[in-house]
Amino acid sequence: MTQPALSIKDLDVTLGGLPVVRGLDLHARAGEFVSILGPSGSGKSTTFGVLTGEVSADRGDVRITGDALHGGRSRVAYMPQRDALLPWRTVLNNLTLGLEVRGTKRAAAREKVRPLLEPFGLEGFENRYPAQLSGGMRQRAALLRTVAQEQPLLLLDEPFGALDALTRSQMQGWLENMWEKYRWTVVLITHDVREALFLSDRVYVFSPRPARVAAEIVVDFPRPRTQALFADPRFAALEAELLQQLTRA
Ligand SMILES: Nc1ncnc2c1ncn2[C@@H]1O[C@H](COP(=O)(O)OP(=O)(O)OP(=O)(O)O)[C@@H](O)[C@H]1O
Repeated sequence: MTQPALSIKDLDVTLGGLPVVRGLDLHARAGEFVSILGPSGSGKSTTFGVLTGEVSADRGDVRITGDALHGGRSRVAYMPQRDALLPWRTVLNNLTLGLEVRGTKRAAAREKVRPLLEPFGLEGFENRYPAQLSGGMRQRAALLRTVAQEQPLLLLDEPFGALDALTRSQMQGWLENMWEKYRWTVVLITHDVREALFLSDRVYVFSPRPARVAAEIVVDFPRPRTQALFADPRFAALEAELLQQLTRA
């Protein structure tokens, strides 16, 4: 049987004496799009911190494609909530950064990211600086840098949280298309119930701190998904159910 891309079992994390995660179990299968919804401060980013190695767990079994997380090179590619691009580096030099940090020479890293410029809508913008890009383009650049690392697991922490409503909705449609094309294994943190339902195969609802899974919802709308899905009564029903789970949590 194939190993899940991510498996977390019975995870506990304490920060500054505060129980932040308790008995958390979750998984993502290879090629699956999974979202985490939860109240603010519930421990979502802390859970990502364990996966990136920034946060130490008290206990728990965490595996990426079957291998325990310990030391060595990280096997997750992480897109943080904010400040993802370095303002003093050109777009191209930002895009190669993730690979460079992992030890790839800049020239080789450039060869890796170039084919992604067109699908990510960044062709012709390589020599600009982040401040010269629109908000949506900056987020696409941050995502390109993340996926270019070709790791078995992509962690996206509220990638569209700071965007205006129209750009956000365009980016959700674009990401759905890109996921269809590349089938990355994604775990997405979001506060947006509709975003989670539109993009995901499954949604986990976290309890308030300390985080554990309060509900798990399978989202089996056919793909490709378009904005028309928002008008589907089954979408509205699932949205209502998720909101109820969140309120109950
Ligand atoms: N280093 C720390 N020491 C003590 N407490 C911390 C530390 N880091 C985070 N916390 C607390 O842990 C809790 C969980 O934080 P976390 O950032 O994981 O929540 P979150 O669910 O990602 O929140 P948000 O949705 O607002 O981003 C918060 O209450 C936070 O104050």
